[in-house]
Parts: sequence; structure tokens; C-alpha cells
Amino acid sequence: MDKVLVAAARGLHGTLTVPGDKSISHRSIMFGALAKGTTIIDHFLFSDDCRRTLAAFQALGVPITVDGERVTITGVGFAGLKAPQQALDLGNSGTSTRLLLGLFSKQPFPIGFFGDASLSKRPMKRVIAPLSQMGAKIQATDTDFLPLTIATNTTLQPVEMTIPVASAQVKSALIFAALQANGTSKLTELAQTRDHTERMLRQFGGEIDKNGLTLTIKPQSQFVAQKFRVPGDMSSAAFFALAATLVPNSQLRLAQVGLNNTRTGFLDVLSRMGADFRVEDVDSKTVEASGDVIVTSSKLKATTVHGAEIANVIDEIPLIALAATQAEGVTEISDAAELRVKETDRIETVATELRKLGANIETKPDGMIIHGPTPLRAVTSDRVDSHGDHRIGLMLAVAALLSKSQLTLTDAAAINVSYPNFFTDLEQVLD
Ligand SMILES: O=C(O)C1=C[C@@H](OP(=O)(O)O)[C@@H](O)[C@H](O)C1
Ligand SMILES: C=C(OP(=O)(O)O)C(=O)O
Repeated sequence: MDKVLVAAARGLHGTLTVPGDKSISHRSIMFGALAKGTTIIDHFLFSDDCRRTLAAFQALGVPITVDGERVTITGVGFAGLKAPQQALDLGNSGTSTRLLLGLFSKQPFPIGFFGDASLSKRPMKRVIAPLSQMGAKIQATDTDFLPLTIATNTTLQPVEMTIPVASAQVKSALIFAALQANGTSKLTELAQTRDHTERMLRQFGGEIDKNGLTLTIKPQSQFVAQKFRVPGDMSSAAFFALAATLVPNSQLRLAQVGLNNTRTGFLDVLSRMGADFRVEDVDSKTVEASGDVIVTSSKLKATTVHGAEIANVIDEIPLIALAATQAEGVTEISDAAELRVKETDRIETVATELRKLGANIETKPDGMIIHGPTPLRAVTSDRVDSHGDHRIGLMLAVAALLSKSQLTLTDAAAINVSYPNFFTDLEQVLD
């Protein structure tokens, strides 16, 4: 599907409530299915990825109903899941695949997973190897890729390990397996990654200890159903925060955005770049803090992004690259080789697409060097391409707001993976 992108004639104004957090939405279905009782989730993200997790649990016999943005789940526990009739189609969703590998690793029936072409190229050994060490039996294509089958298993041994990749998905898969192991596990992270699984585990009445970067998890299966609202997704709010920064004469309030400090790195980067925003009406009494982010347009300057901060901005790096094309000076992003194994190789797809618009970007194995500012306009093509990657498509839609030429986005439907209503939300705030 092609989409003609709009340029901003005037600023972005008003208030926008961005869709629910993708990571939290996935996990809310998982814990809801494991808990005793009825879990009610409001402001659930109905995007392609989160629907995959929802459908996976329905296929394993979990009663789940949907009413608007509300999802109601009748929990069945680890022991109440039923053999699915067919292999699970996890579409484009890395989070569903990796977390469910851990969650389903001890079921008394085999479960097959497959996904789309992009998901089928993403590495799964990072989860399969430590799960196999615990005793899980997973047969993957070339030992690393979908399609795969989790074989019937009856025991999982506890582990003590340093997780070799700084990945919340790998950590979460191992937490779900550790809950079902016959002993206490200790997992150490290389860097702090998003901690939604740990928070939600406690919210549902479970126990997990944290000491520095080490988590201690005892076997447990008694979880208690909860009712809560999913905060807005910082990674989705980020598109509008940057748009309001870069389009002159903007002032935009992004309401009830998740402010979990393992997810707010993008705001830190914007702040270092000189962006003008403030955070108001913070609610930090809930398990996942949220608040309003009010952004006013401003000029940006270059920054560097590397090291432990990378995990906190991993999904926002395409946007940071776009910000850097408009910033005064040279921005360097390093230690981000992980971007090469996302929905696309996001180092190459960002550079390829933004260069079409005149950006000056050098790629490195682990990041990018961006020389700014460069005006954006169709230099080599007026057609930009999402490459089937939602974050690339959404970043290009923000780039188009600044472009002096009319741009068309190829494969615009990719945005449905995380932000199906992006273009209607954009219309609402664009003057
Ligand atoms: O745990 C999660 O919900 C996610 C973790 C991140 O992936 P990695 O943990 O693989 O880096 C992120 O890129 C993804 O969008 C969602
Ligand atoms: C990498 C992402 O998601 P996933 O790994 O769940 O496909 C993302 O949303 O940018």
C-alpha cells in the first residue's frame, strides 16, 4: 500500500493520547492468562503485534474478550493451557515469539511457531540456547530461526547466568521459564533493559528480587488477576514529540505517556539536543508511571548516544537519526549493532531512506554518524520505503512533515504493527 505523506504547513497543536504501550500490552495478556481470576486491561494496544499474542493465548484455550480498547482475560494458569490445533502465526512480532518461547517451554504438548518473512530472519538462538540449557527442547530452522517447534517437556532446571545480549525479550523469556523451573534461578543483565516483566510479575502477586543487574526468581505459579490501564507508548509518543520539536510554531501535549525510567531515554537524548519540553501531571503511584509530555518547537544540536543508554532508546534510534539530520553538528550513535537484527537492518534502512532526502549519514557496524543540519527534500527519489518496518515507515512520515517535496511512502501498511492510527492521530494535531 502506498501512502502520500503530508508536509506540515503550520505547527502541531492540541492534545493527543497516544496508543497503549506495546511491550506492556503483550505482557498484560501473558500474565492475565497465567493468573487466577479475571484480568481487565484498558487502553490495550490493538496493533498487529499485540493481536498475535492475544490470538496465541486464544489458540491455547484462554477465554479472552475484546470490547473497544478493553480486553478481559479469564486466567487458566500454566497448567490450564491447552494444545493448539495448529502452529501459531506470530506475524512480525519478535516480542511475542521470544517471550512465548520461555512461557510455553514446559507445556505437555508440542507447539509450532511461524512468522512473516522478516520475523523468520530474526535470531532466536539467543533465547533458544539458554532455554535449552534449562532443559527446554526447541527445534528451530538452522537452530536459530522460525519456523520452530517447542517439543513436549516435563522439567526445567534453574540457571545462574549472565544474559549474553542486553535484551528485555531474552530476559523476559528466561523469567517465564525460571518461574517453571525446579529451583531458584539468577539472571544478570549486561545493561538495564526495560523492566515491564519484572514490574508486572510483582503486580500480579509474584516475587522477583533485584540486586543491581541481577534478578533472583523462585519457581511460582500463583498469580492474581488485575485491572489496570496500559499507559501510552513512549516509543509511539516519540514520533509526535520529535515532530512537534522540528515543525516550527508547534505546541503539543502528549497525554498519559508511560514514564518508566527504562523507557525514557529518548527524552534524555532530546533534552541533550536542546529540545524544549516539560513533563506534567505525573502519576507515579501506579506500577508503571505515566504523565503528560508538552513539547514546543525548538532548534536542536548534535549529541552522542552509546553504551548503556542504547537499550533505553533501542526502538527510537531511527528517530534520533532523523533528529540528528536537523541538528547543528555531528551526532554519533555507537554500540547499537542490535539494530541490524530488528524488523530490518535499521542502520541500513535509516541511512538508505534518509539519504534519499539529502541527509548526510555514514553507517558503522554498530551505529551511524550524522552530519547536520541538512534540509529534507526529494534528492534522489520522492518515494520513500518502510521496507516493511513499522518504525522506519513512521519515522519517514515525520521526515515528510519537514520535507520541501511531496513524498510517497511504499508499504505504508507496515505501521499497523505498532501504531495503526498514526495517520488519523496526525491529522488531529496538524493545523
Ligand atoms: O521486551 C520488549 O517488549 C521489547 C524489547 C526490545 O527488544 P530487545 O529486547 O530484543 O532488544 C524492543 O526492541 C522491542 O520493541 C520490545
Ligand atoms: C523491535 C520491535 O519489536 P519486536 O522485536 O517485538 O518485533 C519494535 O517494535 O521496534
